[in-house]
Amino acid sequence: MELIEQIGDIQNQIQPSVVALGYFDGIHLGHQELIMAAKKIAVEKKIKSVVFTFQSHPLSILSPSSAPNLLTSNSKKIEIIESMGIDYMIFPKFTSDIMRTTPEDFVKDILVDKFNTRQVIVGFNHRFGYKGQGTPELLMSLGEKFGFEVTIIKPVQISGKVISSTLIRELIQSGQVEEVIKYLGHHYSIEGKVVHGKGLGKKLFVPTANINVQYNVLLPKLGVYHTMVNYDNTLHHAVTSVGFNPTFEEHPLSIETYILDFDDNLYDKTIEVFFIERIRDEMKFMSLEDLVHQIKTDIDFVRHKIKN
Ligand SMILES: Cc1cc2nc3c(=O)[nH]c(=O)nc-3n(C[C@H](O)[C@H](O)[C@H](O)COP(=O)(O)O)c2cc1C
Ligand SMILES: Nc1ncnc2c1ncn2[C@@H]1O[C@H](COP(=O)(O)OP(=O)(O)OP(=O)(O)O)[C@@H](O)[C@H]1O
Repeated sequence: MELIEQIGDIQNQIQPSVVALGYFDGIHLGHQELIMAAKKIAVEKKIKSVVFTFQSHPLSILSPSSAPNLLTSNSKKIEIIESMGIDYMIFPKFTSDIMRTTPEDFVKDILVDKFNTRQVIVGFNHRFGYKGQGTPELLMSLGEKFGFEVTIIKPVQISGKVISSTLIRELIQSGQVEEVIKYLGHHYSIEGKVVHGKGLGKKLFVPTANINVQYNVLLPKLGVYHTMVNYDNTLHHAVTSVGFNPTFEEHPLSIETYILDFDDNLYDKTIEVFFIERIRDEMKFMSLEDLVHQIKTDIDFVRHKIKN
């Protein structure tokens, strides 16, 4: 896959192509259907497949205070789109210049002139161009004008709900992580480097891997979760606490994982934590013994689940 981060870098027009448009946070099952439709058309018509998305959420420029924390980091997005067999990923920053581009200019100057587009795929509710004035219907009429086909993907629904990045974010933020798999196709995960915590865990006989995540990563509701940790391409059952550890004063927000039956040194290693099920709220304990006792109960809960 060729990754193009600046549209200005495209000197020679891409060969005839089919382009999928969207922000694609999470690359949920609706996004996957849309991207696979582009891939299928590319193979049938022997043209190039292109996914056009942005490095930053449009709201981070339009209305920074309402920009959502994200389900997928940029590196993860690239990895997933590449694994889907796409030829080109166009991945510019969302800038104020792009923001001011009218739908017609976007279509003419970028889709037609740069990508030599023969077909464009969007979802039923896709908006593009200045103030979101571009709709699937407008795209159809621009397609007639400039000579490309348009495919509009119908809403992909599960259990009567239209899948969207917003729906998935709400489930994660309210702790309903076990619901997420049916919309995302896999458990929600966050990835990060293992850093030093306050070192209290070892003293408590529960060593934990604390991870650092990027500032705009969406975190699940504070609490304790049954998780799976991917380390070195191996999955391990684990329990993870996301919270401020209220038993200790002024403890910063931390994401701490105790991996069952594991004692390698993880400092500076990258791990991915998949959230399977929420076990409980975080609690303030009167004594360290009570905290350790509760953590052991959490671990037993997971052991019991694995057995059954
Ligand atoms: C499964 C699990 C559950 C936890 N639950 C709580 C909790 O309910 N309340 C709390 O104050 N800390 C909780 N903690 C956090 C511990 O207090 C924390 O691991 C310990 O303070 C070590 O912190 P450190 O890594 O900063 O040294 C939990 C940790 C784990 C691994
Ligand atoms: N459930 C779905 N079915 C079909 N197409 C979809 C679905 N969800 C999104 N799309 C399409 O995928 C592309 C990317 O959409 P976008 O990134 O806005 O996703 P979204 O899940 O609708 O996000 P948000 O919840 O932030 O609106 C768009 O063309 C959009 O119309």
